Amino acid sequence: MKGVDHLAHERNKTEFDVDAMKIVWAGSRHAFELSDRMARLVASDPAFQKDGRIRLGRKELFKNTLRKAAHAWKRILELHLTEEEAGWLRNFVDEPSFTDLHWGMFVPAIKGQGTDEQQQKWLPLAYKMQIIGSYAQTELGHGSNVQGLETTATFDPETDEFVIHSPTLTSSKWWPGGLGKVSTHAIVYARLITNGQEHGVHGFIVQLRSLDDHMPIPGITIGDIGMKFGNGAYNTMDNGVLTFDHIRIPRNQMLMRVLQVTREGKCVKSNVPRQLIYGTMVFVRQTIVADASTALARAVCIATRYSAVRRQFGSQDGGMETQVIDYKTQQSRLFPLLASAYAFRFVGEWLKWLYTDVTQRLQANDFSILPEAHACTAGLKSLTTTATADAIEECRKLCGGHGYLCASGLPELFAVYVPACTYEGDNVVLLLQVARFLMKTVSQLGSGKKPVGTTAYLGRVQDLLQCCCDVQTAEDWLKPSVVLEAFEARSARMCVARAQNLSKFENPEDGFAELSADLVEASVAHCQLIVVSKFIDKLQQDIPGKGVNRQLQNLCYIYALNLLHKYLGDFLSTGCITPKQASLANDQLRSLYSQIRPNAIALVDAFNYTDHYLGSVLGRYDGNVYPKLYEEAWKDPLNDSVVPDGYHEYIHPMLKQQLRNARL
Ligand SMILES: CCCCCCCC/C=C\CCC/C=C/C(=O)SCCNC(=O)CCNC(=O)[C@H](O)C(C)(C)COP(=O)(O)OP(=O)(O)OC[C@H]1O[C@@H](n2cnc3c(N)ncnc32)[C@H](O)[C@@H]1OP(=O)(O)O
Ligand SMILES: Cc1cc2nc3c(=O)[nH]c(=O)nc-3n(C[C@H](O)[C@H](O)[C@H](O)COP(=O)(O)OP(=O)(O)OC[C@H]3O[C@@H](n4cnc5c(N)ncnc54)[C@H](O)[C@@H]3O)c2cc1C
Repeated sequence: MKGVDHLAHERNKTEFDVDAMKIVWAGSRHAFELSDRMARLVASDPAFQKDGRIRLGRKELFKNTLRKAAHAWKRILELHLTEEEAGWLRNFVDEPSFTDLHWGMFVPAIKGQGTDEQQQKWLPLAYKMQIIGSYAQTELGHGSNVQGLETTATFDPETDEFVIHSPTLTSSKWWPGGLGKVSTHAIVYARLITNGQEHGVHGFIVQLRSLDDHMPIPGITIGDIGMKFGNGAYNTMDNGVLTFDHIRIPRNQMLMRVLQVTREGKCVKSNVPRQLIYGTMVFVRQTIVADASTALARAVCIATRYSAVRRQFGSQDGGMETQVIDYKTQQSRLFPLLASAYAFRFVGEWLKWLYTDVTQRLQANDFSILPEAHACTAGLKSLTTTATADAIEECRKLCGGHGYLCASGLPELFAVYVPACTYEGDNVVLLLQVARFLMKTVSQLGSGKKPVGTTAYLGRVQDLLQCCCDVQTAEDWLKPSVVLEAFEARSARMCVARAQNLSKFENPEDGFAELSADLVEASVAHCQLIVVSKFIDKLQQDIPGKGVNRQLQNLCYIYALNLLHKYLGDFLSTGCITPKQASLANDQLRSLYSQIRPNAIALVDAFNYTDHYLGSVLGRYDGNVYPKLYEEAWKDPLNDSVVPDGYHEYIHPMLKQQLRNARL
């Protein structure tokens, strides 16, 4: 049987309406139609082809990215695409570039932290790409510790300007994307100094390069920080280094929604909390959660299709060997990742809703849910990116040797994805923020303050500390209330135990530092609970399409029960479940794998990825893996000649030498 036939046969086994699932995955019919149209537009345009990208040298690679970004912009204008359509188009071009920072951080920073006048001045320029912006926060010496940044912005009342300066080597801006070679402007984060007094870190709009000849403004030193992990991958991005030598900017280029500096250099606080200065990070972390499901789904799509095509062992009487997807070990590694892709999709959808809600409340001067929005975006960004990076690597292993070939698409996907665990906040640093939020919530329980939102369960802490899981059969694990209670009890018990340990320290900060590894575990438990509960919420919605809800239920329980299995130590040590109940959960998990098996290919088809976007010979829609892999190998430049360059210099003399030695 040819690869082509393998997948056709697989698709015939499907027990649900794939088109309906495509809409669930996309979020709505509108989102599906729009993303589908943009994916096809990009895939059919030769200017966006990705072949051979990993073989390009840095300069060629970078220029190629500039070409694609310019072509994308041209198409956006020609076709009068909406902002939403343009975002999808850039997404399917599938190449990190300066435009990510421009649209993803520079524009949102002005929107979130700029006054109305600042928005009116700068946004039209940015929307027309008459200026290109970056987000310059991190420095050589400090990234996580934002309040430790060293760049200064000193107000000069004589000229009504700020003087932006890099006082030390470690104050050099380091990492901002798009900065190295492209951006004309940046939001630069610096310590505000007026009348000799410091007022914390704030954002400033600074022009970096001439809009005529692209040369740096005198006093600015700027360049690329060098090659990063992997071929191709994130090297399409010009992450930059930037220093200022007393650069002057007008006073009205400080983003002043949180704090205004008057003509006299007086600081006037608005009613907006200081934390709004960190608002752009909250926005981007929320988009990163949605992106995690996309990246994870790509890897899972490749590994699932290839697992159905690939056969090893089990052949009897010269018959066909077993499809590797039928091995229980393969299923127990692959299907939880498939379930995670769906889980992250739905939690990402919910987080987007939460972010929109927070934004509306902020506009109405209601800042009450900002701490929760921060904790949720930080925690879920950390949880989903860590899981996705690990999952891409697991998918590579699931594809055996061929997964290691660049033609599988997985090495590049891993290299491009893995920095998500670091950018927008190192994942451990972010979990520590969640821990602070959780410990604060627990400490306020006694005062009668009722926790709301994602921590509402902590309001039932007394019940959760005592509850006993009443699972008696494997089927009992298919009750949403049972699963939810087990996850709530585990998280509540971990939080309370950490809070009790913290209270033994005289100085809470010392305690927090000493117990930080334990605290991070409590944050993970809390974030996993959020993902499970949002998946369960999704199942309660009226989801049309034959068999769709059933598949989603199976995926939801796979996600939850696999976590229960993986973190069994937590569940057992906190007494949430018994070893017998854990064993029943495992029995149920195996049964769920069998139920998902015939639908696996259709569940990844529902992601609706084009072959162009997947960029993988192993993950091709038609399953025609071997002939294409063979074809691909011959495209390698090493195969341009039969006898390699270097033969005459290095191989031939060696062989001759051996011959001479042999004769002696
Ligand atoms: C349309 C297209 C879309 C495309 C989207 C593309 C996206 C692009 C994707 C990828 C490109 C990669 C680009 C990468 C960019 C970057 O990496 S930018 C740099 C990001 N840097 C960080 O994330 C730094 C991490 N550090 C921090 O966030 C903070 O410094 C800190 C760790 C939170 C510590 O802050 P601080 O020193 O102030 O410490 P605390 O005392 O702990 O906090 C004080 C109080 O503030 C609250 N807080 C902290 N952060 C926030 C926040 N973000 N929002 C709201 N509130 C916050 C904290 O809870 C404390 O509150 P409390 O006093 O009540 O306890
Ligand atoms: C590809 C990429 C793109 C980026 N793009 C941008 C950009 O566009 N703009 C921008 O401004 N920045 C950007 N960054 C920088 C990024 O935001 C920072 O690297 C990130 O916030 C982590 O900070 P750091 O490098 O200072 O790590 P560090 O804080 O130095 O982390 C090093 C180690 O120390 C640990 N650690 C640090 N603090 C603590 C603590 N309090 N408790 C326990 N452990 C701790 C961390 O967990 C980590 O293991 C980018 C980075 C990358 C990799």
